[in-house]
Amino acid sequence: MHRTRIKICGLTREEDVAAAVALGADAVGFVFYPKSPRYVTPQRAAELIATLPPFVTAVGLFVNASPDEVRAIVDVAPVALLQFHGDETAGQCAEAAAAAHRPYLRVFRVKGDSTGSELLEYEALCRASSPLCAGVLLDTHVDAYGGAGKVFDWSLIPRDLAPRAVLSGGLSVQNATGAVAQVRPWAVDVSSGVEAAKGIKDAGLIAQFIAAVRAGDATPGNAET
Ligand SMILES: O=C(O)c1ccccc1NCC(=O)[C@H](O)[C@H](O)COP(=O)(O)O
Repeated sequence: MHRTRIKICGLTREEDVAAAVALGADAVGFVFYPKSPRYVTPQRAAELIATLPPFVTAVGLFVNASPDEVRAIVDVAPVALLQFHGDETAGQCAEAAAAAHRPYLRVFRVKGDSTGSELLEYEALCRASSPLCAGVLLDTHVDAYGGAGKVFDWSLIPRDLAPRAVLSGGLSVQNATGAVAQVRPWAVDVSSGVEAAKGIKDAGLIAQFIAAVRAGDATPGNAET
């Protein structure tokens, strides 16, 4: 049975990192976009990353950062995976990832008129652009670039993309079971849905969210992948 991987994003405190790890998160995200209320400096992220045990992936989030900026941040905060959340082209993502010597996720911010074929083309271009491309994260298009707690129409996600994709955007304790059962993504990503306030995570909500994802994994139709 496929176990949906889980990323908890926008962490700023040791206690929240510890709770996410203890509750079984597979990855934790640190936002290097200064306009975000969840922004952490590279030095602060390094402190938080130092608390991680093996096999929990630290993800660094960037919005329209240059290759030199990404490299400089990763030199201080040793994230294992990059996530490009801005208006970066496929080539710019590839260049920044090469500068930092890290794999990356390219984010497709889904609009109301987005189509399944666009998602497939976007992923194909990312993978064609670099061997460092680890795939796409599907989020809802918002002016703030991310972290808005808004869902998009999951029905547009092509069935042959879902098993490689990270589903994000407005996931919560209330909708995670249904999202996993409907989409069967490789992984899910959440920020707002497990917060007491922006950047302040709620361990109880993290526990409930992970349980809801596991309930989705247990629903009929989750074949061995
Ligand atoms: O979290 C932010 O504040 C943020 C700001 C700017 C760009 C990306 C940001 N977060 C990226 C993430 O991966 C979030 O987890 C994702 O957008 C989902 O957020 P939410 O809908 O709040 O669960």
